[in-house]
Amino acid sequence: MNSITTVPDQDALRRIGASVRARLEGDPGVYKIPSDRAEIFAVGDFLTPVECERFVRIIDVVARPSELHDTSYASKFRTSYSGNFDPHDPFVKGVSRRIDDLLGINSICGETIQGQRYLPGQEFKAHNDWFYTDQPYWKGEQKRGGQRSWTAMAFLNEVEEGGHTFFSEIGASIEPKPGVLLVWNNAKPDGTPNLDTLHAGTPVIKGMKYVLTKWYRTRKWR
Ligand SMILES: O=C(O)CCC(=O)C(=O)O
Ligand SMILES: [Fe+2]
Repeated sequence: MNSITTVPDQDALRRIGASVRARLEGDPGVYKIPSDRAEIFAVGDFLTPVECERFVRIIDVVARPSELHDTSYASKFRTSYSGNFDPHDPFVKGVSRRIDDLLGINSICGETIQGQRYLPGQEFKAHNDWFYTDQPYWKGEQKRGGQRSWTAMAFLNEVEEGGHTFFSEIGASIEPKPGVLLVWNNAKPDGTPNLDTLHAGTPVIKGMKYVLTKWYRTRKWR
């Protein structure tokens, strides 16, 4: 007898992967990080210095100790402070739409943008952004838009030391540069989860680090 393994949302992930890839590869302002194991792209000056500063101020207002699905702040896995931006704020809305437009993903699939602040010693340990579909939380996430396809993350300030975004399987350690937007496909071209997108926010050694993150789902996020 054949055993059939099904990967949730695989067809949608394959389709979104292909359309976003084509769009980014055709955009002269987008740089592809050399790797044949993951699709990671960078855009310099995606945000202006004034926009970065404005987001930093918003983060200082909304940031609370970061929680993850199955791990509390006290577990020390994600020790940054984070918070959601107001999706109705015209400034937030404008930048959010620019990210949607860069990727060519329908804005209904985008989660609310989240801001994050790391103080010295704070970090986000190695993780993947997709949902583990064998975990109890998946049932809920499946109804809230399904699997995560692409991640967009912008650096908002200069960090004196540390605080890189480190893709350990690719061997890429990306130094925070204000205004730079990183985007990556959490799936492989065939729509299965890409384990090689494992990444960490390495501990900040000196200074502070501010970022914003927008995750996209395969369907309408709610
Ligand atoms: O802060 C970083 O460099 C990584 C953040 C991250 O991985 C995330 O927000 O999913
Ligand atoms: Fe992440």
